[in-house]
Amino acid sequence: MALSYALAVIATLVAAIVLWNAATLYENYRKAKTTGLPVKIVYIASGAPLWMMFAPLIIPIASYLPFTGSFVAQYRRGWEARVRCRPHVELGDLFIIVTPSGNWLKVANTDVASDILKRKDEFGRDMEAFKVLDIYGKSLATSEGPDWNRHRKVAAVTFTEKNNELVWRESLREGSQMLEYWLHRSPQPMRTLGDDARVFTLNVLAAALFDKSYPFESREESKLREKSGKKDTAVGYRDSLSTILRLIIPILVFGEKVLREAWWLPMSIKKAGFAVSDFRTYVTELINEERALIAQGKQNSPNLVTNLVRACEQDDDGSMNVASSKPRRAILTKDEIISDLFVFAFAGNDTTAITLMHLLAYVSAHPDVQDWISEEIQYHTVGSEVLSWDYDTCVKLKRCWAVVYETLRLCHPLGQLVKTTGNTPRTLRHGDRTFSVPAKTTVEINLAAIHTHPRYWGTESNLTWNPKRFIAGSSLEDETLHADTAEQFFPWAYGRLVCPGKRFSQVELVAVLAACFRDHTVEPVPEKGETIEMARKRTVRLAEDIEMRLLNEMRQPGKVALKWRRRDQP
Ligand code: HEM
Repeated sequence: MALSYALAVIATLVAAIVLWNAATLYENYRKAKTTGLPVKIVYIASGAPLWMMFAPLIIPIASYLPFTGSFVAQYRRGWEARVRCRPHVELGDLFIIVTPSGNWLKVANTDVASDILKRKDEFGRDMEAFKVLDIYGKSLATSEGPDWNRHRKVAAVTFTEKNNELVWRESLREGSQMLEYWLHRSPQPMRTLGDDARVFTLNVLAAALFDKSYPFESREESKLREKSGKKDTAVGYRDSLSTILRLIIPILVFGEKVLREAWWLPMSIKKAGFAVSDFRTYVTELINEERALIAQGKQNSPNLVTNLVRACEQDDDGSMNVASSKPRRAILTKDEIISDLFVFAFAGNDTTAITLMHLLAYVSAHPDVQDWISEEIQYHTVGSEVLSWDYDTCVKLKRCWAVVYETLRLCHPLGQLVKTTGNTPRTLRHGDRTFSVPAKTTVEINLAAIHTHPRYWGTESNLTWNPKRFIAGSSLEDETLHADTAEQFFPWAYGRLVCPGKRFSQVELVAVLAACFRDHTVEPVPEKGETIEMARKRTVRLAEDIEMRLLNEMRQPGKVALKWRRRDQP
């Protein structure tokens, strides 16, 4: 009796959910049709919380079942990034994805994209989606209007060329140590691309934030060190940051206080709460230290924390506001500074780590490109020690920049620039048509599609990784690099919303390429029965197989197996 009652309740609940979804799907379909744009129905929204939680379980199981190919292709999160321009070639520059939880306008037209980006107040950020970043309160990424202007003004003077110089030095050092690990300490072949890329970017980021150096240590090596009880207090800053970035979802769900106090949570989750307060304590100490130095008219070495504090204390004429008679200018509060520093770390770490994974996988499968960049690096560094290369070398390595651009063209960690119409319908013009986009429509500028669309990139090689397309000229002497921003190519966005860490990430990625490829070369390791050519093709497929977690990333970096050697050794 009790069982049949329970079954009836479950059946009623399921029926209610199905009916509710059918009703909202129909309503959203009706709204989408008013635009006159092509419509594509998707029964589960990629960003629906339940789907985000269960897709990683359901999709792998489904992929082993018969007749599920199109379901898996359509519902694996991040499918838009994986199929790149294809749906737009089929349906047009603009189309609407209709789901039970909302409508998504997909844009793969450069004029419409530019119009949307210019009308920042009409096509704003979806603040609900960014709430996850408010761990320390409002920040650059989660504020709007005058508040956003305040944060942005400070960010503009925080990411200085001096700081990029620090990023260059640190990336060369860290890159050399990572290479040393791959050559001598890692198990062979090396299969830890995903973990190693994240350790690399986290160490560089921590160095840029706090001006502290962290020797490259693989995840395995860190675990062994922790087990042996060798505590290193200097890694506290970096590790608290690492824990927060890894456990961002539990932090969002439970909040810092619950995480720290709940007896019922496992320690592996609870530690996120302690990491949040540790990071706050570290950064507060650094802020206080810097403020004390400013008051004494002294200067610490520049890093993102000191730059931010100074930017807040600086008057418009550039002088430091140290006179006690003047009111303190402090255009950001201490909490806002902490929050911005956290957001820099959040926005800067995985984006760069993911790009590095794709980049190394692609380069490993293209020995011709390795020779091409090695020739350039050797030309500009003529036998000198990697760590002695000055910052001016960075801009000379145009081929390495081209490798970074081409990788982002095909594999972008964001994939889309996401905006919303908010509570008001907005008009858009496409060609000679003007139409109204309903209120509460998510508008996605589809970078993955614009960066590969045959109209902008031709039909021959639009989907082929070829960094040489970004270089003009025929010899090292006269080569020029195309711009990092063009109508059909804007991986760091542009205009008022351009990524403040653009130069930071460019310098970091060029440095690691240069440190690894001047004297060394890498090759995918063939599986049983494979030729080297087959292994290269498989590695490219792995590089291009994207899945969305928080960002779009390589789905199976652990399947990339690489072997490094010195160029002068067989
Ligand atoms: C390959 C690496 C990177 C890529 C492809 C990238 C790309 C982007 C893009 C496209 C945006 C605009 C997003 C939008 O408008 O919706 C953005 C914003 C942002 N990026 Fe980056 N980024 C990278 C690295 C970094 C780094 C290293 C940092 C900092 C250390 C950083 C900090 C930020 C911040 C704080 C924002 C938000 C800016 C604002 O709200 O005004 N990014 N990034």
